[in-house]
Amino acid sequence: MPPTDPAEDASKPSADAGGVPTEKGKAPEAPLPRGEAPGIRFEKVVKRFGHNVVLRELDFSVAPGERVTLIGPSGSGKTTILRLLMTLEKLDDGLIWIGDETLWHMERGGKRVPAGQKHLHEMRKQVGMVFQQFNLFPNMNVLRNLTEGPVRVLGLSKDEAVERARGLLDLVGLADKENAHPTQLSGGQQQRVAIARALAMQPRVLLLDEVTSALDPELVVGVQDLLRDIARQSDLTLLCVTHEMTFAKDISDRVLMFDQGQIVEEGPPDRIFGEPSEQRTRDFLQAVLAT
Ligand SMILES: Nc1ncnc2c1ncn2[C@@H]1O[C@H](COP(=O)(O)OP(=O)(O)OP(=O)(O)O)[C@@H](O)[C@H]1O
Repeated sequence: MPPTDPAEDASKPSADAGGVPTEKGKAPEAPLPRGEAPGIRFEKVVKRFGHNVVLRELDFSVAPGERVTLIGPSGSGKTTILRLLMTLEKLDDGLIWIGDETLWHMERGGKRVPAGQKHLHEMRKQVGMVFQQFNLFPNMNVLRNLTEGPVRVLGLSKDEAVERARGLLDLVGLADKENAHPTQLSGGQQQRVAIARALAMQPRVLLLDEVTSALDPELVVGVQDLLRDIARQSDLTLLCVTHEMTFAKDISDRVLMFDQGQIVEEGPPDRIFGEPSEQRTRDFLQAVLAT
């Protein structure tokens, strides 16, 4: 049985999330990533797995700093959208824009050609993702889980990475767990570490893939509250996939109802959940509420 911790209920980021004064009087780097966030645009994106066409010339966009949630039936391709943005899957056709650059393609001699590793790497640095199954490095302690990426990928010094990691562990209510290994933590604590790890890379786009689906019910609200507060306090562009409609309502500026590879309808959460105009949305919401 994983240990329980008061931090499970301490869902709010600490009051000094914006920066605690150091001994030298210098405010450390604010834990939440700051700076201009790019928008996202899918332009006629096609993704197939064999004969299974998962995305069919999909068009949609997320404005800079906007918080958008994708809802829709299981197997409709929501996770695939996030995985394409994370470069974990390759697209078959179309373009994916992050800001004013295409993710999977680059300009060469006035032509658009498939992206090389360097371009993918640079684009990928802007995007962070929190997964359903946490995906922490099991053989590293919590602090190292947070410092590994910033040191290896971003080139931070160890001291800088540790300072950033500690600020983020404080933010997610796990300041006292930096030496613990993931297996010594509850699911809720592991997901908090995963959130902090994603933020440690200072992404400008944050992807959330059913982040509370693997948690025991009593841990869900704490993690959702934490994410809602992070979303409100940061200026990240957020794309979230969830089956939790209350969370979707809470965290989003806009909700996209997605089915069979296409957007069925979209709008502010109050309208999509209160007065959906499409029958497929009504059926989906009814089915979700019945479970
Ligand atoms: N690596 C893969 N190889 C083959 N098929 C895949 C792969 N990944 C996803 N698929 C298929 O693509 C479709 C879309 O899957 P995806 O996980 O994106 O759906 P989803 O809407 O996120 O579903 P859920 O809500 O259940 O997570 C499904 O039919 C799935 O079986």
